[in-house]
Amino acid sequence: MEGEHREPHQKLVTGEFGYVLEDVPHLSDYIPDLLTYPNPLQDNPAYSVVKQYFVLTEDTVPEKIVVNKGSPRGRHFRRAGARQKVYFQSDEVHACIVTCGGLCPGLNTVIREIVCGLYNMYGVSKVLGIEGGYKGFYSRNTIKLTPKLVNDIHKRGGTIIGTSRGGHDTKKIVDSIQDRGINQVYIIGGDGTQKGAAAIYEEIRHRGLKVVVAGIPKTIDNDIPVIDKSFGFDTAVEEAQRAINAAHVEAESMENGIGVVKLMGRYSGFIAMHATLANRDVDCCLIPESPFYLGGKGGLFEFMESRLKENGHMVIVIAEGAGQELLTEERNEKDASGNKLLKDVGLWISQKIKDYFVGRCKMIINLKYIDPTYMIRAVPSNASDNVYCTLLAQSAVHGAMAGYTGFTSGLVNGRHTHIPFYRITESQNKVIITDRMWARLLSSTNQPSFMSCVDANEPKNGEEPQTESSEENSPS
Ligand SMILES: Nc1ncnc2c1ncn2[C@@H]1O[C@H](COP(=O)(O)OP(=O)(O)OP(=O)(O)O)[C@@H](O)[C@H]1O
Ligand SMILES: O=P(O)(O)OC[C@H]1O[C@](O)(CO)[C@@H](O)[C@@H]1O
Ligand SMILES: [Mg+2]
Repeated sequence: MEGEHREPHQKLVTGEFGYVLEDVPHLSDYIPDLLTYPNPLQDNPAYSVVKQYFVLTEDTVPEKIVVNKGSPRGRHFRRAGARQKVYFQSDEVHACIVTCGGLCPGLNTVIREIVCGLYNMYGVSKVLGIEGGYKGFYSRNTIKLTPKLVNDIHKRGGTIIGTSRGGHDTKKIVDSIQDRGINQVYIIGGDGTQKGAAAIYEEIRHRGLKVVVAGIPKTIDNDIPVIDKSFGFDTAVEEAQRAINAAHVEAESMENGIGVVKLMGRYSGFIAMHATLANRDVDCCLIPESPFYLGGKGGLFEFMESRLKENGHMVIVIAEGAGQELLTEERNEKDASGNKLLKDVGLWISQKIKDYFVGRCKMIINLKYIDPTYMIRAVPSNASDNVYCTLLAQSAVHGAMAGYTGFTSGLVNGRHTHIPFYRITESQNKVIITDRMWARLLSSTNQPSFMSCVDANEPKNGEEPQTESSEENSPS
């Protein structure tokens, strides 16, 4: 990742009773005397009949909606939506779209709806697809995107313009944007991508260019903070049901059948948690946020023994990032973006279960391990994700046409908003294991919470816990 580091430009507006607006930048913040134009939507027969179609400039959305009598009004984000005035004429716009990071259901829908939104709502006819992620700006071709070309792409998984990890070079990317005469950049991707988008925005601002940078958050892991949930997440949870159901069918058909399903979730176990809660055939769900141990009192094996005795079969769902600290095998490799490559916890836990029950307890077990991770990621988005993607894309287009820049479009408390990049990139959304949702999961599976003090002394391979406790090392 090349390029000079720049501090983000923060725009905080305060009001009465503790009101704070975390505003997003606008082209007029650094380019004086920009011309404005009436929004072409006011003559669009579909929209002109809506009583109050345009969003008021003052409209904002609270970050927290559960308040009590004495609460201050708190943080707010700018409401997304079409504005009365726009900062681009239709024939002046030259937009581009890039997708970066891993795949996620709905990428094609977002691409489709940016293209169709620009063409059909704003009369724009120059939209380029940058091939193969960030590095495509300076090393690959572009594709001219038209409503005809993107017409049915939402029915397909993946991204028609390709994606990649690594290769972010801020200066080269902005040079390419400048050379091509691009003035609206739509960037779809996860936390890494949004950090890259923030760097591109800062460089564009530094050069004083009339170019907006709009992000659309993408993460199948649902690990982006602030927003209600990420697109594709519902689809992933739904698709995971097929794997869990298969694991359950296999498990209940055999003597001491055990189905193990690995789902995605590097640092956040949302897919595993929601897929488990939705399914109800899962006996144990293991996620990165909740450390677990195998042997000893309160451990996984003890629980498995009792479940097998009770039901004759069981299903375990494990998120890919769970229990990484227990695996002895060293893997210090990183992907092209610098993300740590994880060890295969699904294979590891399957082997440990076999070693314990067959090797040590001399029990007959029938374990089936299912790894549907990439199958879940590669499917097209479901109906509700398609609608969500459409609104996210349209919000980004309205924001860009209105001259806002350096923002990510996101759903906050059910309302579409523009969020400054730094809020999206400064932290990660994680399952809070002391929160109600995880409690609901624990009560639905009746699995151990693994909060006992024994786990504090768990040795690396997780099998032979010591008896004395040590609060200092407690993982909880
Ligand atoms: N700190 C950063 N600054 C600039 N660019 C970055 C930064 N981190 C990542 N990138 C770039 O963003 C792109 C995507 O990053 P990454 O592979 O981490 O995926 P992601 O957007 O986080 O999505 P996923 O949820 O799939 O991990 C890559 O091209 C990478 O080079
Ligand atoms: O193998 P890849 O494509 O690098 O992606 C794997 C990672 O991407 C994610 O799906 C996030 O996009 C993680 O859940 C997973 O660890
Ligand atoms: Mg990431």
